[in-house]
Amino acid sequence: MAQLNFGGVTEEVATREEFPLEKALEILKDETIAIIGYGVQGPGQSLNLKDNGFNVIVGQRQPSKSWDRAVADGWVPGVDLFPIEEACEKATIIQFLLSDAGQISAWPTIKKYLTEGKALYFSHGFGITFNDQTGIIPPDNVDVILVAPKGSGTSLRRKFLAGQGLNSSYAIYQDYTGKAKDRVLALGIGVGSGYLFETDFKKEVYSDLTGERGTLMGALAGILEAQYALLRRKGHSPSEAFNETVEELTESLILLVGENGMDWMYANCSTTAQRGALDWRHKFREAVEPVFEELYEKVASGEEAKRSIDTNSQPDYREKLEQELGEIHNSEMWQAGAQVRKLRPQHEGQKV
Ligand SMILES: NC(=O)C1=CN([C@@H]2O[C@H](COP(=O)(O)OP(=O)(O)OC[C@H]3O[C@@H](n4cnc5c(N)ncnc54)[C@H](O)[C@@H]3O)[C@@H](O)[C@H]2O)C=CC1
Ligand SMILES: CC(=O)[C@](C)(O)C(=O)O
Ligand SMILES: [Mg+2]
Ligand SMILES: [Mg+2]
Repeated sequence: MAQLNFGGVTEEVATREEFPLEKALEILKDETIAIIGYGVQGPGQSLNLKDNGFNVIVGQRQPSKSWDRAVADGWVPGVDLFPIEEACEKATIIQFLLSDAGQISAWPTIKKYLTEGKALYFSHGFGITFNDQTGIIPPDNVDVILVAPKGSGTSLRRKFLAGQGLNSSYAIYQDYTGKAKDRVLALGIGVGSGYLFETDFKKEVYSDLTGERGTLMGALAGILEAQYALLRRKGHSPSEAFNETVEELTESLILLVGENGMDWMYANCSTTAQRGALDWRHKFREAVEPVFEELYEKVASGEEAKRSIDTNSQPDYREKLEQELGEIHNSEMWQAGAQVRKLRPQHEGQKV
């Protein structure tokens, strides 16, 4: 573990330098890792583990679209792709990567295969933290661990293929074997993490639900929609409203933030922009602070978990979500976006 300074606060983290892949492979050389669920994280984590040389199998419902996708990705039925129960039986480490709602109905099945010394791995603190709602209470004689990549499984895989990685948090809820820390860090490195920082199951789920409902997804969509609608109401064209709200952000400014921080992005904009943004950021922060407070409270009370479980446990949850995403997709703003994306200069070569 490395002691590193994060803005004046020292944290103990695992980096790829002092926890190299070879060490991870040695720790897990006698383990069979079963990835249960092949949705978004399942493909990313399982393919990265396989390419990194671990013993990994996939467990998935059959027949299903996800099963077909696993086959298309190179998993071979009867060799390294099995129905869920068979994969759980073969596994010494069960990576529970069904949707958080799906984990509830599959739990009685999974539980049967959690024999002494196995490890149960999550990528979210949801099931354990809200176990009054999920009923997920593991037996005492297994390790219960978590690696939560901070990004989509799609990006986890893409970054891996590009020789990069996403950072992940890790947590240990139960250390039965005395080897939980080695196991969790080795898995974290194996799935393609950048550096790994420690958390616990509750902190992971509170921060994760806040982040995705907040800045990363909910607030992001809301603030973009508000500015686009304002510009349209004031008579600006869709091109102008979309470029000034989204395209400039995703094609230019947010990339500069990612590269070298907020001040770097500001420094690469006009002094006119800097003056205005430095003033207005306070007003925006103050406006959203109460909303963030409300959000965190609803996460901590379990209300957000309840809403997610109630809706995502319905048989038609997928169709309903698709319908709501379709409304966004078909809105003027995002249709304008589709047109704008087609006109990006790098698309010119693809037209012929
Ligand atoms: N989507 C992402 O990139 C991230 C997800 N996570 C966490 O990783 C875990 C997996 O999430 P996703 O990959 O998004 O899951 P997902 O929503 O894509 O679902 C995974 C699989 O579960 C299957 N499934 C759903 N209900 C089922 C049931 N009752 N029985 C059997 N199979 C069922 C689905 O068909 C799908 O193949 C969750 O705990 C999630 O919070 C963490 C970080 C990012
Ligand atoms: C991608 C991720 O980490 C999220 C947004 O928290 C999620 O998909 O649940
Ligand atoms: Mg997350
Ligand atoms: Mg999440």
